[in-house]
Amino acid sequence: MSVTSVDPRPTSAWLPGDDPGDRLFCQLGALDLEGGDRLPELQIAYETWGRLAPDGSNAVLIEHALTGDSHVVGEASPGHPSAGWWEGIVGPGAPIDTDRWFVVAPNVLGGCQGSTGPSSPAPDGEAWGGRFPQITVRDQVAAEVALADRLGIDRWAAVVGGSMGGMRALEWAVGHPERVARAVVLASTAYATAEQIGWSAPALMAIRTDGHFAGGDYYRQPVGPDAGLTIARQIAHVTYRSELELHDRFGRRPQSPLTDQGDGQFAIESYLAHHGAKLAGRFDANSYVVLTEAMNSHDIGRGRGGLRSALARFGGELTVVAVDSDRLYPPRLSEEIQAARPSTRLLTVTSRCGHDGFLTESDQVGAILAKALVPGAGRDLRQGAPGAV
Ligand SMILES: CC(=O)SCCNC(=O)CCNC(=O)[C@H](O)C(C)(C)COP(=O)(O)OP(=O)(O)OC[C@H]1O[C@@H](n2cnc3c(N)ncnc32)[C@H](O)[C@@H]1OP(=O)(O)O
Ligand SMILES: N[C@@H](CCO)C(=O)O
Repeated sequence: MSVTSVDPRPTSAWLPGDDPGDRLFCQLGALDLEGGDRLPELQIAYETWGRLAPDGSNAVLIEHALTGDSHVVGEASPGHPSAGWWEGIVGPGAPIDTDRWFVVAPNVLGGCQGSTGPSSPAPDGEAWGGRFPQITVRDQVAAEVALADRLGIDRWAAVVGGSMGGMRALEWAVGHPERVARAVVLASTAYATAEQIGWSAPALMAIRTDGHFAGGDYYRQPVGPDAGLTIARQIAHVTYRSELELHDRFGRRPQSPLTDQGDGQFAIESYLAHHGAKLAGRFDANSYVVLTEAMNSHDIGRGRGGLRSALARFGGELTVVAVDSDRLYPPRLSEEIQAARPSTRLLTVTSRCGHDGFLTESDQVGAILAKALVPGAGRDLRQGAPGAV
């Protein structure tokens, strides 16, 4: 897929809450990166819902996962080929009630849905492509700090995110504790594990060895590394679901009858082919690489004296939410955060869907978020406590 960068609206056109539910673009100047490089011009795309209170006290930041975007909820449209990825979670009367909260959802730095990433123009006017610098989760949060500054939001009432979004939510809490009242981290981790990095290795290899990858400089070619991205997504998608779910749903069932030539396809193969092709049709392979490597860089304890000391920097309310069947970000990683910071609330979502449970179990997730956003509601949120979710 060739990805074209969207022309920003005039920066004078944006105002917090001015265009609810529609994508806005903010030019934020240069960004110095953790690795020593500099992005000369940072653009962040974002959407908002609700109204910012005059004292700025009701702002909630929602952080999307690897292939998500700013479109948390809402219809599909030319700017958003898919409906929102967290339908039912944000809106008037919804768990994150926009009659009360002002919600901001940026597209992550390095992404391909409006924020600066490899498909954006470099200073020479050509897409960054393979020249795009390596970025970290801390860089992604630094970009969002610049956005918050521009929006006039000194402190988030809550920062909420799942998976890669949970990494950013935790990084916000630890890296900018004075600017976060509470954080909700779903299906995530304080650091990328060996297995997470391990699963990403063949996925990245599949993209980089695709003959159309061209070192990342494929935007002028008629065909990009779609095959590599398709394989990468297929590998990843298995890790996003549980072994039992895949067994129950697909078992050994053929998608189509086997012929004498034995060229039939298992249903699970067809399912993965579908998800792989669908991602290749909507996502940029370079962004997939850059974001995966950013996730691999994630370690909130790096340079901060380790996990316990990093978490001690955050004085706000921290809720971590594990999905019981998540094999990619298993519950032990949420438990580790809670053990290192005992005032952390640890909750569990029950799902057969594995890691994707933070997306599919919207009733449970919504109930958790509705309560987690109430100031001081922590006591009621303890697992098993009266009124707990
Ligand atoms: C914050 C973020 O993470 S944003 C990104 C989230 N969105 C995505 O990741 C998009 C990709 N989609 C997904 O990962 C998942 O669909 C989720 C998590 C969004 C939802 O999960 P579920 O509702 O359980 O969907 P499921 O995994 O069953 O997939 C359904 C799709 O598989 C297709 N499918 C199911 N069985 C088969 C099969 N045997 N052969 C081919 N296709 C199949 C369905 O037709 C359906 O297609 P569609 O999505 O194009 O309509
Ligand atoms: N389905 C999620 C999985 C990663 O959390 C995504 O594509 O972003």
